[in-house]
Amino acid sequence: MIKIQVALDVIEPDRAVSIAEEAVAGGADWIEAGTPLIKSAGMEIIRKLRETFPDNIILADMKTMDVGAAEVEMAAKSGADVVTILAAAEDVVITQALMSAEKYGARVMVDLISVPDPVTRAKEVEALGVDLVNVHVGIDAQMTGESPIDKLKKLVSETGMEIAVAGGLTPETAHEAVLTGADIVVVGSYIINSDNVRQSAANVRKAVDSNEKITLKKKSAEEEMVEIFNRVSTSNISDAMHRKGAMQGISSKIPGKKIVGKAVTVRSFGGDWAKPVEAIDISGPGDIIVIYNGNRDIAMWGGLATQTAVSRKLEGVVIDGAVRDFDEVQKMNFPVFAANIVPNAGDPKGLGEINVEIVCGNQTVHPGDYIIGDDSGVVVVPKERAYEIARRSEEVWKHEKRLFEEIKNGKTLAGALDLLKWETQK
Ligand SMILES: O=C(CO)[C@H](O)[C@H](O)COP(=O)(O)O
Repeated sequence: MIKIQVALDVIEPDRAVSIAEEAVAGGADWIEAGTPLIKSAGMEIIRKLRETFPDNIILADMKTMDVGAAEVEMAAKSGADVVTILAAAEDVVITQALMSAEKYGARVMVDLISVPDPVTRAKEVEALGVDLVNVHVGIDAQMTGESPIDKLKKLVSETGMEIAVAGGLTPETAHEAVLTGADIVVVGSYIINSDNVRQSAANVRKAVDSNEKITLKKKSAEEEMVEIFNRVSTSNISDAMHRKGAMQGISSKIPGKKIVGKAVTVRSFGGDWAKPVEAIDISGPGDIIVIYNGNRDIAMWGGLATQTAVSRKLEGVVIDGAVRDFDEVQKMNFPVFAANIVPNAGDPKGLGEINVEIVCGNQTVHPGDYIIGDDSGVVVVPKERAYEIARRSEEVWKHEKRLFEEIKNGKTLAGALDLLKWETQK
Protein backbone atom coordinates (compact mmCIF):
# COMPACT_ATOMS: atom_id res chain seq x y z
CA MET A 1 0.00 0.00 0.00
CA ILE A 2 1.20 3.51 -0.76
CA LYS A 3 2.30 5.26 2.40
CA ILE A 4 1.20 8.83 3.16
CA GLN A 5 3.72 10.70 5.28
CA VAL A 6 2.20 13.80 6.88
CA ALA A 7 4.92 16.42 7.32
CA LEU A 8 4.37 18.41 10.51
CA ASP A 9 6.11 21.60 9.46
CA VAL A 10 4.80 23.67 12.36
CA ILE A 11 6.79 25.00 15.31
CA GLU A 12 4.17 24.51 18.02
CA PRO A 13 4.35 20.98 19.49
CA ASP A 14 0.75 20.86 20.71
CA ARG A 15 -0.57 21.97 17.31
CA ALA A 16 1.64 19.35 15.68
CA VAL A 17 0.21 16.51 17.76
CA SER A 18 -3.41 17.53 17.19
CA ILE A 19 -2.81 17.95 13.44
CA ALA A 20 -1.18 14.51 13.36
CA GLU A 21 -4.19 12.95 15.11
CA GLU A 22 -6.53 14.45 12.51
CA ALA A 23 -4.25 13.45 9.63
CA VAL A 24 -3.97 9.84 10.82
CA ALA A 25 -7.75 9.71 11.21
CA GLY A 26 -7.96 10.79 7.58
CA GLY A 27 -5.60 8.12 6.30
CA ALA A 28 -2.02 9.29 6.85
CA ASP A 29 0.25 6.54 8.16
CA TRP A 30 3.80 7.88 8.48
CA ILE A 31 4.16 10.87 10.82
CA GLU A 32 7.04 13.24 10.13
CA ALA A 33 8.33 15.62 12.76
CA GLY A 34 9.23 18.39 10.31
CA THR A 35 12.57 20.12 10.47
CA PRO A 36 11.14 23.39 11.89
CA LEU A 37 9.33 21.39 14.58
CA ILE A 38 12.48 19.51 15.56
CA LYS A 39 14.45 22.76 15.68
CA SER A 40 11.73 24.20 17.87
CA ALA A 41 11.03 21.31 20.23
CA GLY A 42 14.02 19.01 19.95
CA MET A 43 13.71 15.30 20.66
CA GLU A 44 10.80 15.92 23.03
CA ILE A 45 8.46 16.02 20.04
CA ILE A 46 9.76 12.66 18.81
CA ARG A 47 9.10 11.17 22.25
CA LYS A 48 5.64 12.73 22.30
CA LEU A 49 4.76 11.42 18.83
CA ARG A 50 6.10 7.97 19.71
CA GLU A 51 3.96 7.87 22.86
CA THR A 52 0.84 9.22 21.11
CA PHE A 53 1.13 7.06 17.97
CA PRO A 54 2.61 3.70 19.05
CA ASP A 55 1.51 1.96 15.85
CA ASN A 56 2.60 4.53 13.28
CA ILE A 57 5.99 5.05 11.67
CA ILE A 58 7.58 8.15 13.17
CA LEU A 59 10.08 9.98 10.95
CA ALA A 60 12.49 12.60 12.28
CA ASP A 61 13.21 15.04 9.46
CA MET A 62 16.61 15.93 10.87
CA LYS A 63 18.10 16.85 7.47
CA THR A 64 21.42 15.80 8.95
CA MET A 65 24.51 17.16 7.23
CA ASP A 66 27.15 16.03 9.74
CA VAL A 67 27.67 13.77 12.76
CA GLY A 68 25.37 11.20 11.20
CA ALA A 69 25.78 8.52 13.85
CA ALA A 70 24.95 10.76 16.82
CA GLU A 71 21.95 12.39 15.17
CA VAL A 72 20.47 9.07 14.15
CA GLU A 73 21.14 7.69 17.62
CA MET A 74 19.40 10.55 19.42
CA ALA A 75 16.36 10.37 17.14
CA ALA A 76 16.14 6.58 17.24
CA LYS A 77 16.51 6.47 21.03
CA SER A 78 13.70 9.07 21.25
CA GLY A 79 11.42 6.81 19.24
CA ALA A 80 11.99 7.62 15.57
CA ASP A 81 11.70 4.73 13.10
CA VAL A 82 13.20 6.72 10.22
CA VAL A 83 15.74 9.57 10.23
CA THR A 84 16.57 11.82 7.27
CA ILE A 85 20.13 12.49 6.20
CA LEU A 86 20.88 14.95 3.41
CA ALA A 87 22.25 13.42 0.22
CA ALA A 88 24.45 16.51 0.00
CA ALA A 89 26.36 15.24 3.07
CA GLU A 90 29.70 13.47 2.74
CA ASP A 91 29.47 9.71 2.13
CA VAL A 92 31.02 9.08 5.53
CA VAL A 93 28.14 10.90 7.22
CA ILE A 94 25.69 8.56 5.46
CA THR A 95 27.64 5.40 6.26
CA GLN A 96 27.97 6.46 9.90
CA ALA A 97 24.22 7.11 9.97
CA LEU A 98 23.52 3.69 8.47
CA MET A 99 25.63 1.97 11.11
CA SER A 100 23.87 3.87 13.89
CA ALA A 101 20.47 3.11 12.38
CA GLU A 102 21.25 -0.61 12.30
CA LYS A 103 22.43 -0.47 15.89
CA TYR A 104 19.31 1.33 17.16
CA GLY A 105 16.67 -0.31 14.94
CA ALA A 106 15.90 2.63 12.68
CA ARG A 107 16.05 3.35 8.94
CA VAL A 108 17.81 6.14 7.10
CA MET A 109 15.95 8.16 4.47
CA VAL A 110 18.39 10.09 2.28
CA ASP A 111 16.88 13.41 1.18
CA LEU A 112 17.89 14.50 -2.34
CA ILE A 113 16.81 18.11 -1.70
CA SER A 114 18.92 20.71 -3.57
CA VAL A 115 21.22 18.04 -5.09
CA PRO A 116 22.15 19.17 -8.64
CA ASP A 117 22.13 15.62 -10.08
CA PRO A 118 19.75 13.54 -7.95
CA VAL A 119 19.95 10.43 -10.15
CA THR A 120 23.73 10.13 -9.90
CA ARG A 121 23.69 10.88 -6.18
CA ALA A 122 20.88 8.36 -5.59
CA LYS A 123 22.95 5.64 -7.25
CA GLU A 124 25.95 6.62 -5.12
CA VAL A 125 24.05 6.41 -1.84
CA GLU A 126 22.40 3.15 -2.93
CA ALA A 127 25.92 1.74 -3.32
CA LEU A 128 26.59 2.82 0.27
CA GLY A 129 23.72 0.65 1.46
CA VAL A 130 20.87 3.18 1.52
CA ASP A 131 17.46 1.66 0.69
CA LEU A 132 15.18 4.70 1.03
CA VAL A 133 15.46 8.08 -0.71
CA ASN A 134 13.29 11.18 -0.85
CA VAL A 135 12.94 13.06 -4.13
CA HIS A 136 12.30 16.45 -2.65
CA VAL A 137 11.69 20.06 -3.72
CA GLY A 138 11.97 22.23 -0.64
CA ILE A 139 9.40 24.83 0.33
CA ASP A 140 11.38 27.85 -0.88
CA ALA A 141 12.12 26.19 -4.22
CA GLN A 142 8.43 25.32 -4.61
CA MET A 143 7.60 29.00 -4.40
CA THR A 144 9.50 29.50 -7.65
CA GLY A 145 7.44 26.79 -9.37
CA GLU A 146 9.78 23.78 -9.07
CA SER A 147 8.06 20.35 -8.95
CA PRO A 148 9.42 17.00 -7.66
CA ILE A 149 7.54 14.95 -10.26
CA ASP A 150 10.00 15.70 -13.05
CA LYS A 151 12.91 14.62 -10.82
CA LEU A 152 10.98 11.48 -9.83
CA LYS A 153 10.46 10.51 -13.47
CA LYS A 154 14.23 10.60 -14.04
CA LEU A 155 15.02 8.55 -10.92
CA VAL A 156 12.39 5.85 -10.70
CA SER A 157 13.81 3.60 -13.44
CA GLU A 158 17.39 4.03 -12.21
CA THR A 159 17.18 2.55 -8.71
CA GLY A 160 15.74 -0.31 -6.68
CA MET A 161 15.42 1.77 -3.54
CA GLU A 162 12.11 2.66 -1.90
CA ILE A 163 11.24 6.16 -3.06
CA ALA A 164 9.49 8.95 -1.21
CA VAL A 165 8.50 12.16 -2.96
CA ALA A 166 7.94 15.56 -1.37
CA GLY A 167 7.36 19.11 -2.43
CA GLY A 168 4.03 20.90 -2.35
CA LEU A 169 2.08 17.74 -3.13
CA THR A 170 -1.71 17.88 -3.48
CA PRO A 171 -4.06 14.93 -4.07
CA GLU A 172 -3.64 15.37 -7.82
CA THR A 173 0.16 15.53 -7.80
CA ALA A 174 0.41 12.80 -5.14
CA HIS A 175 -1.63 10.57 -7.46
CA GLU A 176 0.68 11.51 -10.34
CA ALA A 177 3.69 10.68 -8.13
CA VAL A 178 2.29 7.23 -7.39
CA LEU A 179 1.60 6.57 -11.08
CA THR A 180 5.20 7.65 -11.71
CA GLY A 181 6.51 5.08 -9.21
CA ALA A 182 6.63 6.69 -5.75
CA ASP A 183 6.18 4.36 -2.74
CA ILE A 184 5.68 7.13 -0.19
CA VAL A 185 4.04 10.51 -0.71
CA VAL A 186 5.14 13.20 1.72
CA VAL A 187 2.50 15.88 2.19
CA GLY A 188 2.91 18.94 4.38
CA SER A 189 1.13 22.16 3.58
CA TYR A 190 -1.85 20.68 1.74
CA ILE A 191 -2.76 18.74 4.90
CA ILE A 192 -1.34 20.71 7.84
CA ASN A 193 -2.53 24.13 6.60
CA SER A 194 -5.99 22.86 5.85
CA ASP A 195 -9.00 24.04 7.83
CA ASN A 196 -10.10 20.39 7.72
CA VAL A 197 -6.96 18.27 8.17
CA ARG A 198 -8.83 14.98 8.36
CA GLN A 199 -10.66 15.62 5.07
CA SER A 200 -7.49 16.78 3.35
CA ALA A 201 -5.63 13.65 4.44
CA ALA A 202 -8.59 11.57 3.24
CA ASN A 203 -8.44 13.36 -0.13
CA VAL A 204 -4.78 12.35 -0.47
CA ARG A 205 -5.56 8.78 0.61
CA LYS A 206 -8.37 8.52 -1.95
CA ALA A 207 -6.18 9.96 -4.69
CA VAL A 208 -3.16 7.72 -4.09
CA ASP A 209 -5.34 4.59 -3.80
CA SER A 210 -7.29 5.43 -6.93
CA ASN A 211 -6.52 3.67 -10.19
CA GLU A 212 -8.18 6.11 -12.56
CA LYS A 213 -5.91 8.76 -14.06
CA ILE A 214 -6.62 12.19 -12.61
CA THR A 215 -6.03 14.61 -15.46
CA LEU A 216 -4.24 17.66 -14.20
CA LYS A 217 -5.39 20.87 -15.93
CA LYS A 218 -2.02 22.54 -16.29
CA LYS A 219 -2.46 26.24 -15.68
CA SER A 220 0.06 28.79 -16.87
CA ALA A 221 2.05 30.53 -14.15
CA GLU A 222 0.12 33.71 -14.96
CA GLU A 223 -3.28 31.98 -14.64
CA GLU A 224 -2.21 30.31 -11.36
CA MET A 225 -0.90 33.62 -10.01
CA VAL A 226 -4.03 35.65 -10.80
CA GLU A 227 -6.22 32.87 -9.37
CA ILE A 228 -4.22 32.95 -6.13
CA PHE A 229 -4.19 36.76 -5.91
CA ASN A 230 -7.98 36.71 -6.31
CA ARG A 231 -8.23 34.19 -3.47
CA VAL A 232 -5.88 35.76 -0.90
CA SER A 233 -6.10 39.15 0.82
CA THR A 234 -3.78 42.13 0.64
CA SER A 235 -2.96 41.34 4.28
CA ASN A 236 -1.80 37.82 3.30
CA ILE A 237 0.30 39.32 0.50
CA SER A 238 1.89 41.90 2.77
CA ASP A 239 2.79 39.10 5.22
CA ALA A 240 4.25 37.05 2.37
CA MET A 241 6.40 40.08 1.48
CA HIS A 242 7.69 40.37 5.06
CA ARG A 243 5.25 43.24 5.78
CA LYS A 244 6.34 45.13 2.68
CA GLY A 245 4.41 46.39 -0.37
CA ALA A 246 1.44 48.13 1.26
CA MET A 247 0.56 51.61 -0.02
CA GLN A 248 0.16 54.29 2.62
CA GLY A 249 -2.78 56.69 2.84
CA ILE A 250 -4.72 55.09 -0.01
CA SER A 251 -7.93 53.15 0.59
CA SER A 252 -10.88 51.71 -1.24
CA LYS A 253 -13.65 54.24 -1.81
CA ILE A 254 -16.11 51.59 -3.03
CA PRO A 255 -16.44 49.05 -0.17
CA GLY A 256 -16.30 45.37 -0.99
CA LYS A 257 -14.30 45.80 -4.16
CA LYS A 258 -11.27 43.52 -4.91
CA ILE A 259 -8.91 44.32 -7.76
CA VAL A 260 -6.10 42.20 -9.21
CA GLY A 261 -4.24 43.43 -12.24
CA LYS A 262 -1.16 44.87 -13.87
CA ALA A 263 -0.15 48.50 -13.38
CA VAL A 264 -0.35 51.14 -16.08
CA THR A 265 1.52 53.92 -14.30
CA VAL A 266 0.95 57.67 -14.64
CA ARG A 267 2.83 60.56 -13.17
CA SER A 268 0.92 63.86 -13.22
CA PHE A 269 0.91 66.97 -11.06
CA GLY A 270 -1.43 69.29 -9.19
CA GLY A 271 -4.70 67.88 -10.47
CA ASP A 272 -3.58 67.83 -14.12
CA TRP A 273 -5.84 65.11 -15.55
CA ALA A 274 -4.63 64.90 -19.15
CA LYS A 275 -2.17 61.99 -18.73
CA PRO A 276 -4.42 59.99 -16.34
CA VAL A 277 -7.25 60.16 -18.86
CA GLU A 278 -5.00 59.48 -21.86
CA ALA A 279 -3.71 56.40 -20.03
CA ILE A 280 -7.22 54.90 -20.18
CA ASP A 281 -6.96 54.85 -23.99
CA ILE A 282 -3.90 52.57 -23.87
CA SER A 283 -5.34 50.33 -21.14
CA GLY A 284 -7.73 47.39 -21.32
CA PRO A 285 -9.31 44.54 -19.36
CA GLY A 286 -7.24 43.53 -16.34
CA ASP A 287 -5.25 46.78 -16.28
CA ILE A 288 -5.15 49.01 -13.24
CA ILE A 289 -4.20 52.64 -13.74
CA VAL A 290 -1.90 53.72 -10.91
CA ILE A 291 -1.45 57.46 -10.61
CA TYR A 292 0.93 59.66 -8.69
CA ASN A 293 -0.47 63.17 -8.59
CA GLY A 294 1.45 64.68 -5.72
CA ASN A 295 -1.55 66.70 -4.54
CA ARG A 296 -4.33 65.23 -2.41
CA ASP A 297 -6.59 68.30 -2.52
CA ILE A 298 -7.22 68.69 -6.27
CA ALA A 299 -8.90 65.82 -8.14
CA MET A 300 -7.46 64.45 -11.39
CA TRP A 301 -10.08 61.64 -11.72
CA GLY A 302 -13.88 61.89 -11.80
CA GLY A 303 -17.12 60.64 -13.31
CA LEU A 304 -16.22 60.99 -16.99
CA ALA A 305 -12.85 59.27 -16.55
CA THR A 306 -14.62 56.51 -14.64
CA GLN A 307 -17.22 56.01 -17.36
CA THR A 308 -14.41 55.74 -19.93
CA ALA A 309 -12.59 53.20 -17.75
CA VAL A 310 -15.78 51.16 -17.32
CA SER A 311 -16.34 51.18 -21.07
CA ARG A 312 -12.80 49.87 -21.61
CA LYS A 313 -13.33 47.23 -18.93
CA LEU A 314 -10.40 48.33 -16.77
CA GLU A 315 -9.92 46.47 -13.47
CA GLY A 316 -9.70 49.67 -11.39
CA VAL A 317 -7.78 52.82 -10.59
CA VAL A 318 -5.37 53.64 -7.74
CA ILE A 319 -4.68 57.29 -7.08
CA ASP A 320 -2.09 58.92 -4.88
CA GLY A 321 -4.31 61.95 -5.07
CA ALA A 322 -7.99 62.84 -5.11
CA VAL A 323 -11.14 61.69 -6.92
CA ARG A 324 -14.30 63.77 -7.44
CA ASP A 325 -17.84 63.28 -8.87
CA PHE A 326 -18.04 60.60 -6.23
CA ASP A 327 -21.82 60.27 -6.47
CA GLU A 328 -21.44 59.28 -10.12
CA VAL A 329 -18.46 57.01 -9.39
CA GLN A 330 -20.48 55.19 -6.73
CA LYS A 331 -23.36 54.60 -9.14
CA MET A 332 -20.92 53.02 -11.62
CA ASN A 333 -19.57 50.81 -8.81
CA PHE A 334 -16.09 51.04 -10.35
CA PRO A 335 -13.18 50.17 -8.02
CA VAL A 336 -11.51 53.42 -7.02
CA PHE A 337 -8.70 53.46 -4.47
CA ALA A 338 -7.60 56.98 -3.59
CA ALA A 339 -6.17 59.25 -0.91
CA ASN A 340 -9.03 61.73 -0.88
CA ILE A 341 -12.47 62.71 -2.23
CA VAL A 342 -12.94 66.39 -3.17
CA PRO A 343 -15.30 68.43 -5.45
CA ASN A 344 -12.63 70.42 -7.30
CA ALA A 345 -10.42 69.35 -10.21
CA GLY A 346 -7.35 70.63 -12.04
CA ASP A 347 -6.87 71.30 -15.77
CA PRO A 348 -5.75 69.00 -18.65
CA LYS A 349 -2.44 70.73 -19.30
CA GLY A 350 -0.64 67.52 -20.23
CA LEU A 351 2.06 67.60 -17.55
CA GLY A 352 3.47 64.18 -16.67
CA GLU A 353 4.18 60.82 -18.26
CA ILE A 354 2.63 57.40 -18.77
CA ASN A 355 4.24 54.02 -18.00
CA VAL A 356 7.24 55.28 -16.06
CA GLU A 357 8.46 54.34 -12.60
CA ILE A 358 6.34 56.21 -10.04
CA VAL A 359 5.90 56.33 -6.29
CA CYS A 360 2.30 55.80 -5.19
CA GLY A 361 1.36 55.65 -1.51
CA ASN A 362 5.09 55.60 -0.72
CA GLN A 363 5.54 52.44 -2.78
CA THR A 364 7.60 52.29 -5.96
CA VAL A 365 5.49 51.03 -8.86
CA HIS A 366 6.82 49.95 -12.25
CA PRO A 367 4.65 49.38 -15.33
CA GLY A 368 3.45 45.77 -15.28
CA ASP A 369 3.81 45.29 -11.53
CA TYR A 370 0.89 43.43 -9.97
CA ILE A 371 -1.56 45.57 -8.02
CA ILE A 372 -3.96 43.94 -5.56
CA GLY A 373 -6.55 46.02 -3.71
CA ASP A 374 -9.29 45.18 -1.23
CA ASP A 375 -10.98 46.77 1.78
CA SER A 376 -7.70 46.63 3.70
CA GLY A 377 -5.83 48.67 1.10
CA VAL A 378 -3.50 48.25 -1.87
CA VAL A 379 -0.28 46.21 -2.22
CA VAL A 380 2.28 46.33 -5.02
CA VAL A 381 3.98 43.09 -6.09
CA PRO A 382 7.05 43.51 -8.33
CA LYS A 383 6.40 41.64 -11.57
CA GLU A 384 9.74 39.79 -11.29
CA ARG A 385 8.67 38.15 -7.99
CA ALA A 386 4.94 37.88 -8.62
CA TYR A 387 4.71 34.08 -8.91
CA GLU A 388 6.81 33.48 -5.80
CA ILE A 389 4.84 36.05 -3.80
CA ALA A 390 1.56 34.57 -4.97
CA ARG A 391 2.61 31.09 -3.80
CA ARG A 392 3.88 32.43 -0.48
CA SER A 393 0.67 34.43 -0.01
CA GLU A 394 -1.33 31.26 -0.55
CA GLU A 395 0.65 29.55 2.23
CA VAL A 396 -0.10 32.46 4.56
CA TRP A 397 -3.78 32.28 3.59
CA LYS A 398 -3.94 28.51 4.25
CA HIS A 399 -2.12 28.84 7.57
CA GLU A 400 -4.55 31.54 8.74
CA LYS A 401 -7.56 29.47 7.66
CA ARG A 402 -6.24 26.65 9.84
CA LEU A 403 -5.73 29.01 12.78
CA PHE A 404 -9.31 30.31 12.45
CA GLU A 405 -10.55 26.73 12.85
CA GLU A 406 -8.36 26.12 15.88
CA ILE A 407 -9.60 29.33 17.48
CA LYS A 408 -13.23 28.45 16.67
CA ASN A 409 -12.54 25.11 18.37
CA GLY A 410 -11.50 26.78 21.61
CA LYS A 411 -7.88 27.90 21.32
CA THR A 412 -6.77 31.50 21.68
CA LEU A 413 -4.50 33.08 19.07
CA ALA A 414 -1.76 33.53 21.65
CA GLY A 415 -2.17 29.94 22.75
CA ALA A 416 -2.24 28.45 19.26
CA LEU A 417 0.95 30.31 18.34
CA ASP A 418 2.74 29.82 21.68
CA LEU A 419 3.26 33.60 21.53
CA LEU A 420 4.83 33.92 24.97
CA LYS A 421 7.46 31.38 24.00
CA TRP A 422 8.37 33.16 20.77
CA GLU A 423 8.32 36.83 21.78
CA THR A 424 11.49 38.35 20.35
CA GLN A 425 14.00 38.50 23.17
CA LYS A 426 16.09 41.04 21.27
O1 LIG B 1 10.84 18.89 4.41
C1 LIG B 1 10.06 19.74 4.02
C2 LIG B 1 10.55 21.07 3.58
O2 LIG B 1 11.95 21.16 3.66
C3 LIG B 1 8.58 19.47 3.97
O3 LIG B 1 8.28 18.62 5.07
C4 LIG B 1 8.22 18.75 2.69
O4 LIG B 1 8.52 19.60 1.59
C5 LIG B 1 6.72 18.41 2.66
O5 LIG B 1 5.96 19.58 2.87
P1 LIG B 1 5.15 20.29 1.65
O6 LIG B 1 4.10 19.31 1.17
O7 LIG B 1 4.54 21.54 2.28
O8 LIG B 1 6.17 20.60 0.62
